[in-house]
Amino acid sequence: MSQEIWTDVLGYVRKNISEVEYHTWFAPVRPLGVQQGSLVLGVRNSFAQEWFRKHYLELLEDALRSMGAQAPQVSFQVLPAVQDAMMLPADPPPPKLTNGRATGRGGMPERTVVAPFENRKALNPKYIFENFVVGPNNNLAHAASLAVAESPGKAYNPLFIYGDVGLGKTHLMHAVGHYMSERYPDKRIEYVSTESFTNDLINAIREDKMTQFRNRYRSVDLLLVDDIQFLAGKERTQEEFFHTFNALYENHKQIILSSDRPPKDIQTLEGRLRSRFEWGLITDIQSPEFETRVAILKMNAEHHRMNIPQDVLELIARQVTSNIRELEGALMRVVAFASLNNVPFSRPVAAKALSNVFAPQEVKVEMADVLRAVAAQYNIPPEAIRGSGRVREVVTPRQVAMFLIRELTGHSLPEIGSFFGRDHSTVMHAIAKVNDQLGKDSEMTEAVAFLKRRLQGLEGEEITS
Ligand SMILES: Nc1ncnc2c1ncn2[C@@H]1O[C@H](COP(=O)(O)OP(=O)(O)OP(=O)(O)O)[C@@H](O)[C@H]1O
Repeated sequence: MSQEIWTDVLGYVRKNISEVEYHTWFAPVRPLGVQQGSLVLGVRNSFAQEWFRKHYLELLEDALRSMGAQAPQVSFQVLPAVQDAMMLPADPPPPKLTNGRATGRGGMPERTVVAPFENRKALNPKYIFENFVVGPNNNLAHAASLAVAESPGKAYNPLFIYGDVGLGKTHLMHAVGHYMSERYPDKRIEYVSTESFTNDLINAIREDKMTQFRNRYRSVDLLLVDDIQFLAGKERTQEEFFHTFNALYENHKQIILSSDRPPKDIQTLEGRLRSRFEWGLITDIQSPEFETRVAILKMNAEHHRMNIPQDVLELIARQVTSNIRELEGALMRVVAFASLNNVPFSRPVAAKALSNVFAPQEVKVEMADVLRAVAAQYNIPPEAIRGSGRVREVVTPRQVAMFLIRELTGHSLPEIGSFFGRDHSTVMHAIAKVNDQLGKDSEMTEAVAFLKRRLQGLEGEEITS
């Protein structure tokens, strides 16, 4: 998680200092985690530590503030010398190619095939079938991709996937690439954006390397071309792509194309190319519906080993309704916000975290929110609070929970009573008891104040813990 926060911080920092400063000081820093709301950064030596404290602390705090941290804190740790060599630069170097395979950061395999051309893009290791949530919006595109991965060049050729921005087209294309390269490690796979294809072509023409260019694109077993709509209006590129297409197609090599619109809607696309794009299967991806969005968020949270309550995921899924990249961004924002402010996940916290980016949502506090927050505060299971136990360790939290529910929700005494399996007079007694203790019992006073802040999404108050 700290890596995601750090990436956002770096994005902010980079806009505010020179490139030289950035590379000298920030590129070698390693995020070590978030401890009690403080972002801990690993630096090379004590000189760097001092330098950061003197010159960049404010900038770092501003960056965290821009991400929603109410009282941003940054601390530094000097990394042991041996770790120096292992420190990852902020910008990863291009993957190294060995025998047509690339090894990415942290030993994660990134598959790229055929050396030694420039401009080669690795497949994203995250974009595999296992990480793709299938819903009614994308099941046809998913099934077609799987069919193509299992029988490349035979099932549907070409496979043409279209849909709006950030809905998973690239993910599916890469998934086919991963699947194929796992099964057939010797197959050559090329993933390229239309823009890179165009640039490669321009360079090849300029440097008189058309033979290499043609060899490169016509010798692959699987060609994945992203954003093919950008062929529009580029006559020379269309001409070259037409021949590439034919060469691959005749040799039963698989072609997958993605676009933001179907072939018939791509203006100024030559008729012969358009008709070829329509030879195989055209499938679309629509915006995901609510359940699919929640499932995607859940998978992402599990991926980062974060336990986020279902109702918080649902709140995020209600905020972002179309672009999945934005949906993932919203989740990361909530996680960063909660960890930087050192508060547990709750709906009000999520609403607050997203309020700068999306239209603020009115979040009604529910009884279950209060119960969960009180349970976390007193470190006992929610069932115990609602149970029949009469020891002080559960009675006090139960009374606090009843008090807060009465204060923060619109529920009546009998409703609160039935939530706890008790009658309204017990609730009344509990509320009177807490009222009596407030101001006298400092531990309870603090707990109630803290819980109120947390449940109301930190509104207008400083985080002190
Ligand atoms: N069904 C899904 N399950 C899980 N993650 C998904 C799904 N669909 C998309 N994503 C994730 O959403 C993000 C955006 O997806 P992707 O880049 O494939 O979109 P795209 O349609 O190619 O967008 P663009 O048009 O901008 O290239 C990625 O992180 C991807 O992993």
